[in-house]
Amino acid sequence: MKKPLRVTITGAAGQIGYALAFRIASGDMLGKDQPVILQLLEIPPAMDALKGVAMELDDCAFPLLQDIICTDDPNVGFKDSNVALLVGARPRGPGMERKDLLEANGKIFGPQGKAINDHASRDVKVLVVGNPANTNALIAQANAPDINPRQFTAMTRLDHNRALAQLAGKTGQHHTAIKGMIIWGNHSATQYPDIAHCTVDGKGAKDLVDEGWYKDDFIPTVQQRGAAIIKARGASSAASAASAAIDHIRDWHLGSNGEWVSMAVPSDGSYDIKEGVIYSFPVICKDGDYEIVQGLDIDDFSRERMDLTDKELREERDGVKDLL
Ligand SMILES: NC(=O)C1=CN([C@@H]2O[C@H](COP(=O)(O)OP(=O)(O)OC[C@H]3O[C@@H](n4cnc5c(N)ncnc54)[C@H](O)[C@@H]3O)[C@@H](O)[C@H]2O)C=CC1
Ligand SMILES: O=C([O-])CC(=O)C(=O)O
Repeated sequence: MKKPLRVTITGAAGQIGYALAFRIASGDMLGKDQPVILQLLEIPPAMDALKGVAMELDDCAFPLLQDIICTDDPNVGFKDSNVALLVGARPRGPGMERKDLLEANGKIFGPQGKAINDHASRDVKVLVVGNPANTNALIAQANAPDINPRQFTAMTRLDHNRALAQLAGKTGQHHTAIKGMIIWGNHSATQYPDIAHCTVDGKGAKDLVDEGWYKDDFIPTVQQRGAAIIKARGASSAASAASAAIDHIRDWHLGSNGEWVSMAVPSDGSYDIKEGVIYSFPVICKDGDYEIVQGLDIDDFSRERMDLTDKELREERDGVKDLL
């Protein structure tokens, strides 16, 4: 049997945490042959609810689940962690933008970054889900100087999957027929869902849809999908967010089989996005690592949108200077 991997979930008693823990324990994220230990981190007022989650996990009798650790101490929660899912944070309500959460949530990610630095496995893969995800990831990264900065990522896979669903619906094809989808930039309303390099069943996506639909329907629908879910459900996306987090880590850990997926990762100058922000790029995952897809042609329409979302990320960064 493989050695168990330790997976930390923060905010594990919250709605995304509740949707995540069971799927991870059943092997959906790290593989059906990979034992796991769940390290569930919450804040003191949620510890009773967390106990209930652990009781239900016990009651599932998952063959791969080796142990469950429930704690409100980040130093315990991140101890030897191989995968850290930073979900615990306040969600937005109607009428809010995700960056409105920066003040309330930003303070969570500095101490958690430090606890990761001090206690996690040196190869820990960190995914920040709590909003505003990209800038929270930057805060965690800045507080973990001993961990390779590339190991801090934020989630735009939900946006990527939403974009696949919209294009599949429009073209009448299954979403598995779509290749080369890209989300650029911030997990916010400035994100740029780009179909310029996309194919649907081998045909160029741009030739299959009219430009008006692409610019006036597709792009805003994907950008505003989180708000639309909040309006419909009265609460933000949870099961779909958990599913996207599982996709993100599964591909990073096990590989994306040559497919492009979107991950918000530290910018390295690719596509003229200067270092210093956590920006969503198309990546290919292989051997437990990711590489930004290089050499794509960027037209003026794309350039403008890629720069706009970059500008927003740098403004968010300036707003949290004291936490970096
Ligand atoms: N990146 C993305 O695509 C998405 C991000 N989100 C974000 O994920 C976050 C969580 O959403 P939900 O699960 O719906 O919220 P929720 O309110 O149901 O759960 C959040 C949980 O985090 C816990 N928590 C708060 N501070 C904590 C801390 N310092 N340490 C550990 N746990 C802590 C709370 O006690 C609560 O149980 C929100 O910020 C939301 O906006 C949601 C959907 C998609
Ligand atoms: O919209 C929100 O606040 C939650 C979220 O990030 C999403 O669903 O994309």
